[in-house]
Amino acid sequence: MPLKRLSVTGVRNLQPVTLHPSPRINLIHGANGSGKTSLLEAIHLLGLARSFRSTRLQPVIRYGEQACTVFGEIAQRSGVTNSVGITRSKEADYQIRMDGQKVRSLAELAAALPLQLINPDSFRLLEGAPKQRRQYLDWGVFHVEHQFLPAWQRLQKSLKQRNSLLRRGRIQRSMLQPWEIELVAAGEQLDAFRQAYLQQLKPVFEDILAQLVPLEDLTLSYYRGWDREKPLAQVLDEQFERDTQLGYTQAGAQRADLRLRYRGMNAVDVLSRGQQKLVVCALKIAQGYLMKQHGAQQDCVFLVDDLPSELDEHHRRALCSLLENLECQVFISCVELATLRECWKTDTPVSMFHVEHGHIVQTEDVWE
Ligand SMILES: Nc1ncnc2c1ncn2[C@@H]1O[C@H](COP(=O)(O)OP(=O)(O)OP(=O)(O)O)[C@@H](O)[C@H]1O
Repeated sequence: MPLKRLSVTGVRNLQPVTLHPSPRINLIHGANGSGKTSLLEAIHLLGLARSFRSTRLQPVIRYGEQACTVFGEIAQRSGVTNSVGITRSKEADYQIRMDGQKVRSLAELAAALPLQLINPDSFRLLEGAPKQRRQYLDWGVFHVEHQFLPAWQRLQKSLKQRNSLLRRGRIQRSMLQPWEIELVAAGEQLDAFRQAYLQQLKPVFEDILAQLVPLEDLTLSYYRGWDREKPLAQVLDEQFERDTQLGYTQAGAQRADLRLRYRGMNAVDVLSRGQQKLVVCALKIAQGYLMKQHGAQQDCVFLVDDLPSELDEHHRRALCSLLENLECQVFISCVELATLRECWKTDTPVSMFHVEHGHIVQTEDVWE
């Protein structure tokens, strides 16, 4: 049971509130503009110290308030409960505390409350820049491979140094070597982690996708960021002149990508929006299953904003059933509660929260 208790103060239009969510399904319903997404945003803030709607935290703070605070009690799989609080004031950067101690690394926070967001912007995973698919992939690797973070940090550092030397221009090839040794070692390690992860993810993804939508010809493949046939050191050597002209490193693990193709074409060019949404959902749910299989420190919490939109009843039910079978905590927002009616087994604990002008009230079962 991940989020046992959630307190939110000063977030968007929400009135200060404390909730005791269900360990499984939580339905957040209310009219447009009532504050449903803001509640999901508050949970996102707790797990990642940032919003999914705006790059800055300032707009999240309620008009006229000086700060916003989200506090949560998070039950770990081990049975330990962590108290996590995040405050962001208008003047200062955010402050995060876990069990009374200042948290310095966001990785610590992310490990305590792994979040998967499915919202209308999730389509961008297919149509957007490679960075988003790389982030998706690395989210999964981070949660199952403890050596991922140090390797990733090593890559970022060596890449930054190499690029800053490249930008100087007129440099000796030998000046780059110490950083290239690092870049190659970290890049190859990341590549190995990503490949191993993808090998496990693929069958799970295919199985989940088949339960959602019949797209047997959809393929998921991985591009490691440089020529498959050549070692990275050789590619860096060959591309040195061009890298110098461009002022950055073209090849390496920082360019890795996932490719989704349908019948030989880019999936995004041929699939309908509803199908794309289902593919993205399958990708994200597959990561939740994989985390469970790996016995990660914590199960993943799903935040699903406006689930019913663009999905017909059949696909909506299929998606709810997959989320339910995952046995994770899920927060789903919707305008009409009726659209998610009868989607759940009778023994699944479902809690409902009605949001009206920023007031959140837990409602009783309305199914009868
Ligand atoms: N900083 C802020 N302070 C107060 N209110 C805000 C702030 N930022 C946004 N709002 C308002 O908060 C309200 C809630 O927005 P939110 O996106 O959470 O609604 P929603 O219930 O998800 O709506 P929809 O169904 O249309 O997606 C909106 O009316 C918005 O204008």
